[in-house]
Amino acid sequence: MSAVTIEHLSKIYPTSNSLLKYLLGKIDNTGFQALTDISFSVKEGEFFGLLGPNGAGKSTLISILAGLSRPTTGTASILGFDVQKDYKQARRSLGVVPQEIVYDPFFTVRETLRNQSGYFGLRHNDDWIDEILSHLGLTEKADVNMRELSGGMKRRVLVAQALVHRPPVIILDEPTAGVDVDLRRNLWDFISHLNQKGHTIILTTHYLEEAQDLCERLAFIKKGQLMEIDGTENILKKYQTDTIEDVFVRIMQEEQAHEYA
Ligand SMILES: Nc1ncnc2c1ncn2[C@@H]1O[C@H](COP(=O)(O)OP(=O)(O)OP(=O)(O)O)[C@@H](O)[C@H]1O
Repeated sequence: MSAVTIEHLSKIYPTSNSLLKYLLGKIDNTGFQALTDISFSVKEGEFFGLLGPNGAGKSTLISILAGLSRPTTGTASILGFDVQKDYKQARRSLGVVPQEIVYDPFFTVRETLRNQSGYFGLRHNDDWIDEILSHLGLTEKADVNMRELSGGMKRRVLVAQALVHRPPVIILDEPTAGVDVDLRRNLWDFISHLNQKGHTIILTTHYLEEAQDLCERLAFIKKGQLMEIDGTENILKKYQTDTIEDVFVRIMQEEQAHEYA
């Protein structure tokens, strides 16, 4: 079974019409097309990279997978669970590390992780919480209030939060943005360890070297369209280069999507 299946997914964000436009009868119904007919799947146990420039549609795709945004057309499923019809099972199968740092300033790190466990109906989860804290270098911060943490530390907590319910599929949306070298290493060691234990990892990052080193397969998205998808080694061969950065630059200059099917 595939870890993630995406079929003919499109997303059009409705244009926000001002009251003035409404009163003048000039309502814009066209909307903004953020994703266009995207189809691909990610195998169980894969380390998969989703690459694209700012505004390409990566976070939109992730928010659809997390059930936070509705696709305009098409379907998506996590381990066979439709992200809308089987929302609960799909969400339980998925851990998402969001790009934006959102947190509740009234809780400590441990309380934040306990709350997140409760959200999934898990109690007595402290052994696993301690293990995650240790892997992410957060043990000493366990009883510190969230608002007292640095930006990089808060990001570590976001990663921990995504893992509390031991999800088989983990999506990381730019987890290393603004994070020091130490944590980057820590984080990749931990994520690679989870991948070796069978977790499926989907990663978006603007650090293309990291994507090249870590991901077995890569998808490139540009302006909401899937431009290329293949094994990292195959892509390097196809483009006759040894860096994914080079491939990225060339794909982003292309007008048309490749025949990847
Ligand atoms: N809620 C929204 N309403 C309208 N347009 C949106 C909304 N969210 C995103 N967009 C637009 O959809 C497009 C895709 O955005 P998205 O955040 O998915 O890109 P991204 O690939 O994740 O970019 P980045 O690398 O900067 O995070 C952008 O043009 C963005 O402005």
